[in-house]
Amino acid sequence: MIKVGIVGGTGYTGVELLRLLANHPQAKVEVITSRSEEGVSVADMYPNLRGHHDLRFTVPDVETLSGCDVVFFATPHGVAMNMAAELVGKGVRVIDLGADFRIKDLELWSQWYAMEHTQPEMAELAVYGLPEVNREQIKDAQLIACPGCYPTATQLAFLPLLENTLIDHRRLIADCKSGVSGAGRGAKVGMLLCEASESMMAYGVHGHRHLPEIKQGLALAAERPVHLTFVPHLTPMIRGIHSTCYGVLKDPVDHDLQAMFEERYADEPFVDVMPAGSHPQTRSVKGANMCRISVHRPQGDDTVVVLSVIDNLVKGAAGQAVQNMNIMFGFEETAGLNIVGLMP
Ligand SMILES: NC(=O)C1=CN([C@@H]2O[C@H](COP(=O)(O)OP(=O)(O)OC[C@H]3O[C@@H](n4cnc5c(N)ncnc54)[C@H](OP(=O)(O)O)[C@@H]3O)[C@@H](O)[C@H]2O)C=CC1
Ligand SMILES: CC(=O)N[C@@H](CCC(=O)OP(=O)(O)O)C(=O)O
Repeated sequence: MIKVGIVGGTGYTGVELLRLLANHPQAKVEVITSRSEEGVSVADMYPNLRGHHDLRFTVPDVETLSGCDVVFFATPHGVAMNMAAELVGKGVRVIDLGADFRIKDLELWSQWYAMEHTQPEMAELAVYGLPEVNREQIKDAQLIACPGCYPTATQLAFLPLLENTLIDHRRLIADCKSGVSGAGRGAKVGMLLCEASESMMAYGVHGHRHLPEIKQGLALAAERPVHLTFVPHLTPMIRGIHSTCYGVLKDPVDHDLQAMFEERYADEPFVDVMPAGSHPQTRSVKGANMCRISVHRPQGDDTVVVLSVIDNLVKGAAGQAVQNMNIMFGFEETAGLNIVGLMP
């Protein structure tokens, strides 16, 4: 049984880690931190965890956390950056759910995150934790940068098309919708029920911090820089990302896109390529570590449309983080993650 620490245990991804790890056969949460809830019992704050975790929040402290085998950071960007080096130096493996180590070009990172990156060596060491691309490097990684939620859904949609150089890398569009929990537990007034329900809006049209992350991943798949228009939207649901991705075929002959997607993800436990003509629903992945994808070529035209859905808190955050932990420690990749989505 490995010992797990979680920094940022009161937030949405922190509590989701607790939910998933409650059923993990080889991992036990030993340390959970919160600066604002020090001393409070986890089960008192989150009654869904009663009977599953006998833990109290403590303040984050490297000394205490260094008794763990692995530490998850479920914290805003800038937090993991300041503690990861010390922990890794003490032999603790670190999985950051935030964005501190996702982008390799640190000048670009600083532009988008409006702060200086203080740990270039750690950024260099970090492995981008998208198992469908980096499984081999994840096995030996000391530090994992878990992908963002929009980047997970969008990269998984575009990868087969770009890896096979089927679409024009200069004309990619990702039209994405997120549930409100994507903004975290400390969300501002725009996320209140009265503000966010019965309405939908785009945001970040001129630039969202996930744009450089998605472009970095797609450029590696295409083996050249890509041009992407990425427009996120806020939708009145609690969980879920729906990413509608458009690519233009270079050569509009008859391609068996369905077979290509099925083959690309045949061995992936957490990507489900749906039958031709399907329209995946976000609720089919609610609570599950799953990305459901369908590929379309409307009217036989030269535009390919890929629909990709995930739960932002699971395959988009905590589930993917546990999947990474499983790969790092040589556990079954599906351990603790065999969860069927909630319907309705
Ligand atoms: N919500 C989502 O769908 C997704 C989120 N992520 C990323 O995961 C991370 C966590 O997100 P989420 O759970 O939504 O965030 P929340 O705002 O819900 O929670 C943040 C947590 O971090 C703790 N925290 C805040 N500041 C610090 C600090 N300086 N030092 C230590 N702990 C701190 C908070 O507790 P306290 O203040 O009491 O210490 C709280 O427990 C973020 O980087 C987010 O961008 C990634 C993918 C999806
Ligand atoms: C709805 C909403 O506000 N979503 C968040 C992104 C989700 C997220 O948590 O960002 P990371 O994956 O980078 O951590 C946003 O647009 O900023």
